[in-house]
Amino acid sequence: MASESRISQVATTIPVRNVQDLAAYDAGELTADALERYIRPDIDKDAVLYEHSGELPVVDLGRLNPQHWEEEAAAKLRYACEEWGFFQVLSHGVPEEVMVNIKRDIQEFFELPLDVKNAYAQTPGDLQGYGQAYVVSNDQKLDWADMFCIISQPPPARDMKHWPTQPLTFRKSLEDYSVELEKVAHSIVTAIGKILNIDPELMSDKYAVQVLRMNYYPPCTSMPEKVLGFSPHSDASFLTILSQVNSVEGLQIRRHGAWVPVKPHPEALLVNVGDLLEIMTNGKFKSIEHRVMINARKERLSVSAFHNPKFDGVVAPVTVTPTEKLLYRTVKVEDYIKHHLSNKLDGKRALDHVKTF
Ligand SMILES: O=C(O)CCC(=O)C(=O)O
Ligand SMILES: [Fe+2]
Repeated sequence: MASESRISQVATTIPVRNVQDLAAYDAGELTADALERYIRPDIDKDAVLYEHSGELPVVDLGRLNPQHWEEEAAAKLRYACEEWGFFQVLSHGVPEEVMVNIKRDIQEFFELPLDVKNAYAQTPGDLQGYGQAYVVSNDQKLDWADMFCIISQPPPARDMKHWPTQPLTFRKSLEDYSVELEKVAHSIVTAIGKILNIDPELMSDKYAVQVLRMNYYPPCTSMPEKVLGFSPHSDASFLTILSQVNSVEGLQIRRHGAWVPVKPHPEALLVNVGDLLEIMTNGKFKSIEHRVMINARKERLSVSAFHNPKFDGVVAPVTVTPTEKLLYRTVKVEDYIKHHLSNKLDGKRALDHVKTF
């Protein structure tokens, strides 16, 4: 594929820079030269189906707890995971205050001077193998985005040593958000286990590690329609919970060969099936490709919470009928994540690699 060779070529030969800085520096006069490496010739290859945005399934988590289980809601969750791989979750139980605080602090963090943010950077691999802490641009270096990651595990393993201390309330808001999202992940994974009749023991270690990635997509004044905030990819995670930090949209998901823009309900969390959950469900639940478009005038901010098994764990496909054919090999989480990071963001290549056919 022409775009593939172009990506590896560009990625290895041009040094990375912080795009927030680039956008601010060149505001109003971003030349074609400055933008060259971000231009995506293939961006318009597939149609964008705005008319389908309203169909993104909505799952009411309040109707999927063991005390209050409604079959209708369970059927909706199953449909969302099988047919869309992406859905919105309402009644998720995260207090409004926790949402307000994390959004405010992420916004303030990205407003800090670049050298202050860089001081929180860690070398690749520090996040127990899960990726870099502060990435000036994402790993493929072609995306119009800056990212900052932290890793969080439930106590006593939680280690906040590398978490930023600016703004002053950031550690607290990150911890509160992390704890709340752990609970949401637990509820969703438990409901999925029940729906698929999978032994809860098998599910329980699949979301032991949480990686929070904060994404900042600066406005692109020149040729925004030719630049991507985030290349098409599926997440290597088990389950991802995504939240828009401000109201600027841009996320699009792959559906029937086209792109469907996501317009989240203001109170909803967005949830997507990750590659490892697709593997575990032997392909029944779909880890869907998605990408982010950027805006000419407004910055977009979002925060992704990747819920993953421990790095030294394995994920094996679970079959529910004796005749069901195994579609995936058992994967070592470490190998899978490393493989995903090395091929990064080029469609579903990592997942294709572990198929049995
Ligand atoms: O910003 C977004 O909406 C998407 C981010 C994303 O796909 C990711 O962090 O994996
Ligand atoms: Fe993603």
